[in-house]
Amino acid sequence: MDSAVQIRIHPVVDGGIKPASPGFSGGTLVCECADRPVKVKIDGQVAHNHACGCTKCWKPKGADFSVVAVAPTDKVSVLENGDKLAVVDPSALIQRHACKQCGVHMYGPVEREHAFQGLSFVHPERFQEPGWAPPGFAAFVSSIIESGVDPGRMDGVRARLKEVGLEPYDCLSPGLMDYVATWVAKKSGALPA
Ligand SMILES: N[C@@H](CCC(=O)N[C@@H](CSCO)C(=O)NCC(=O)O)C(=O)O
Ligand SMILES: [Zn+2]
Ligand SMILES: [Zn+2]
Repeated sequence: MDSAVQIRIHPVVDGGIKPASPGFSGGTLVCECADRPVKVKIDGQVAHNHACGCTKCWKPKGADFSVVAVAPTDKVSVLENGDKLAVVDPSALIQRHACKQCGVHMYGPVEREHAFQGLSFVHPERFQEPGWAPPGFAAFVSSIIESGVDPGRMDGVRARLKEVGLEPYDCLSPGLMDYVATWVAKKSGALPA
């Protein structure tokens, strides 16, 4: 491969990761529709933003990864055209509400009992306002193969992720995986509540 041809991750990564603005206090997510776009308000900064290689998260055209973060569900409110939203997979942990017209996932609350209950997954690139927290790691990197990426490209993808400062994991980050495991252990009694 021509060394000048960069491996594409996601537009907000490939174009250079912009730092968060200290004063960012939230904003409005907008779908891709020109007519009656869905608008969702997020109060406050997003957390745990990451590139996700899983097959479930929404990716912009041509991207092998999504960029997805969380916000408390009580800080999420649908402002306009919520009638265009439908849950992609009602059986999934993340109840991804997507626009039926353009397909953009606007918010995905975790409602059932789980370490992430009360959080909603959102795609910050859809904010109309700059300043949201950039991705800090790459999750489910091996899962891009499930979407059809040639396994032979994986060394290059992981090298590119490290090059842009996104440590590649094949699940969530160690901190988040420990958080989930701690929640499970406390629920099972393996750890004191
Ligand atoms: N290999 C599978 C992995 C899917 C998966 O487990 N995705 C994670 C991360 S999504 C945001 O980081 C997850 O939490 N899934 C729960 C859900 O999607 O409801 C695949 O690629 O499909
Ligand atoms: Zn739309
Ligand atoms: Zn995902």
